[in-house]
Amino acid sequence: MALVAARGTLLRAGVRLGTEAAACGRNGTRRSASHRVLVEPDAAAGIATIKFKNPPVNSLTLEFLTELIICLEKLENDKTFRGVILTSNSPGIFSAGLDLREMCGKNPAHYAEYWRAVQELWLKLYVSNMILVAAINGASPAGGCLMSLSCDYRVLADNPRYKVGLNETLLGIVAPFWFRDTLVNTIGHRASERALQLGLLFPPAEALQVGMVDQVVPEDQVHSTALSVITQWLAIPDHARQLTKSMMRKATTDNLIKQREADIQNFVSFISRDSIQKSLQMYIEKLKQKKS
Ligand SMILES: CCCCCCCCC/C=C/C(=O)SCCNC(=O)CCNC(=O)[C@H](O)C(C)(C)COP(=O)(O)OP(=O)(O)OC[C@H]1O[C@@H](n2cnc3c(N)ncnc32)[C@H](O)[C@@H]1OP(=O)(O)O
Repeated sequence: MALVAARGTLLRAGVRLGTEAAACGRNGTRRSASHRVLVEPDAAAGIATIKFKNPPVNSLTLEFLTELIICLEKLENDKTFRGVILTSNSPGIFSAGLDLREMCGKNPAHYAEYWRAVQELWLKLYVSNMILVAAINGASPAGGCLMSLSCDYRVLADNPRYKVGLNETLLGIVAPFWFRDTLVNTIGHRASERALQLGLLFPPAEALQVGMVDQVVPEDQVHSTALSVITQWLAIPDHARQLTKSMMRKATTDNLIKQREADIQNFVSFISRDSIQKSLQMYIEKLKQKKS
């Protein structure tokens, strides 16, 4: 059902599914996905690397989200691949999170479609049967951080500019309960409470200390470290690891699944408020001014 909706979005966006499908093939060569998702499959190792390619900042536009969802679903259904590395094709920025323009000046139907896609990506990532490792090679605020928190392991490049965290309050918005739960499951309640209220963005050493990431390594070793982590995890029998992952995470996803429509309605009414629209516009303006 969700995949059908996602395909609908892609087709409306004029994306050719044939090209995208080829991108997720098991051929060992590098293929370019339809536009925004590059997949480098290593069928012999059973590992695929997904590279975000949605310039300038890999923000999660509806089209990018949709391509990611379809790509993950294809990999999930292709038993060749047991592990996936998520990384950015543009070192310096892993992902700027949700695309602010998708949440500004649009109509309720658009907000609802957008939020359903955000939910879908999280659900696909959080309870994936595959081993997911985030190779965080750039800044990763808010939704970008959520993607990495939804993986099984996080490796962050040691660069003080590469901050990670759920900074929603700094934008005058609120991280939804399932963002919160994902963070709590990773770093615990007290650290999450502080991080969420203050909208903290952690530089590498602090991110490691608080448990937002599992390892900090020199920038040129992020991918190789992610690969060696996946290789260790691949040594565990899949069925046992998958059932354990599901046991740890299912209650969290069930919580969203059972109130998915209400969560969409909450998002639409929250984001449509004049005060929230103003806050977001001011934030976008601030990003622009930073440049000049
Ligand atoms: C009850 C239920 C309640 C539900 C309540 C609702 C819950 C919503 C949850 C929200 C989750 C989110 O992810 S909200 C998104 C939070 N994201 C952020 O705060 C990141 C903001 N961005 C940054 O900090 C920086 O851009 C950063 C990523 C570090 C890169 O810095 P750089 O200096 O390299 O680049 P910049 O010059 O800043 O940016 C380049 C261009 O990209 C644009 N840009 C940057 N981030 C962007 C973004 N997220 N979306 C769109 N566009 C973005 C800039 O405006 C520039 O546009 P031009 O000037 O046109 O070139």
